[in-house]
Amino acid sequence: MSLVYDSLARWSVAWSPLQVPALGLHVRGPAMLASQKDFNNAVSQVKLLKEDPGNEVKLKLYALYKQATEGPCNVPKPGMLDFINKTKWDAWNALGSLSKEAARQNYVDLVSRLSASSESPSPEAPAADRKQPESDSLVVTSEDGITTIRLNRPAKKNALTTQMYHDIIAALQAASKDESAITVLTGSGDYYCSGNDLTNFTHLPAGGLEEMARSAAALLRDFVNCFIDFPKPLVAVVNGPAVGISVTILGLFDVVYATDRASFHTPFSHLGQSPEGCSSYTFPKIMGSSKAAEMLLFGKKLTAQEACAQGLVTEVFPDGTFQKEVWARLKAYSKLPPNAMRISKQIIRNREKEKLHAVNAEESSVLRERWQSDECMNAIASFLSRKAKL
Ligand SMILES: CCCC/C=C/CC(=O)SCCNC(=O)CCNC(=O)[C@H](O)C(C)(C)COP(=O)(O)OP(=O)(O)OC[C@H]1O[C@@H](n2cnc3c(N)ncnc32)[C@H](O)[C@@H]1OP(=O)(O)O
Repeated sequence: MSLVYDSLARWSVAWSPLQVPALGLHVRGPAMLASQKDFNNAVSQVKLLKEDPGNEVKLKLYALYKQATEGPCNVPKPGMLDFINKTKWDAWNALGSLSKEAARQNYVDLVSRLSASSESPSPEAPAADRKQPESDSLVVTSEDGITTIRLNRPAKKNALTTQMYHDIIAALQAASKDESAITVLTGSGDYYCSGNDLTNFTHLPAGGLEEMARSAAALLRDFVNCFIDFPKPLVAVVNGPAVGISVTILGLFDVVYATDRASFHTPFSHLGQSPEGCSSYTFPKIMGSSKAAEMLLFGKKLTAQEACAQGLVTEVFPDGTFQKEVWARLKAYSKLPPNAMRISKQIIRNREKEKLHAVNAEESSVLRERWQSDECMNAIASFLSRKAKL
């Protein structure tokens, strides 16, 4: 095995994806997908990375580059003993029929995440030194091998402000590098989370509605990408009702524990919006297409027991003993060997990642349009004028 890894390291210097000549590409696809210019910039940016991203990531960059420039792999498979070329071929071939546009987008996303993490000042932020969120609406703690990210806006049912999305992204990035074994997302007070703060839509920038929708879609994509890529066991401790995006991203968690007081509600049609958090892909996979449609098209609210029966929730606990039982269990799990848990998660999740990134890009692109629609504007205006509640 080490022969393959050593050879790959040398291969990446000797024949990096960057040295494959760029082909003139025809740019098409929805506005949200990366343009040829974005792709070329990302290709140049890779050369400026301060840290070696490692063989696994280099292989992924190679595969995405080939898919983006040449399309699906249709060259003959190298022989068994040609380790290096066979490994490269396998990586490219694993992308299947992913479109050139989606591969280009995934390449751009990956490079942007690599650039961001190579710029982060401290690779291992212990809990005490962790950069704290910008506002009190998010509280991040690390104890007993568990990093807990707590939504802390109980008076507003933990609705997510724009600042909170940014703070959660930063908290997940820090948690992915800290010493904890498990990361938990939970809420303060009687709600888990009432979804996107609808007043986010009232802060119109100078560019108006169009600019607001563009930047919200970019933020949504970055936010969901962090959940797709999170490398350690990620657990949702659902302490009360959950709405909107706090429900849809549950499909990206490894385990979901819920109090029997919780409910799960995705009222997208009521709001003139459409699904996000990769739920258009994960929900049908988890619960079957017709149950998913009832939730995502008709906004059917599930009880905790129903969500558990449909596979969205792992286990439901009586509210009176919820916190005690769940935390005792998580403390025991956090003592398991962390590397084994990471590697097992990788095996379970990795083959889905490219697909999830493509779904996330598409959902964000569709929502960008929805947020500018009359249906959506009217629904939000109605909530803000207190005419409508879920
Ligand atoms: C950039 C990424 C964008 C990602 C997009 C995601 C899409 C979604 O998440 S869609 C889901 C959006 N959420 C909602 O539609 C929920 C709206 N809230 C309600 O319907 C109700 O507040 C409730 C059913 C959640 C709770 O009702 P309840 O009677 O128990 O409490 P309230 O008095 O209504 O709420 C207390 C307080 O909190 C404010 N609030 C609650 N949720 C939100 C919210 N999502 N956005 C803004 N504000 C919210 C509510 O207005 C009250 O505030 P005041 O005390 O100041 O009146």
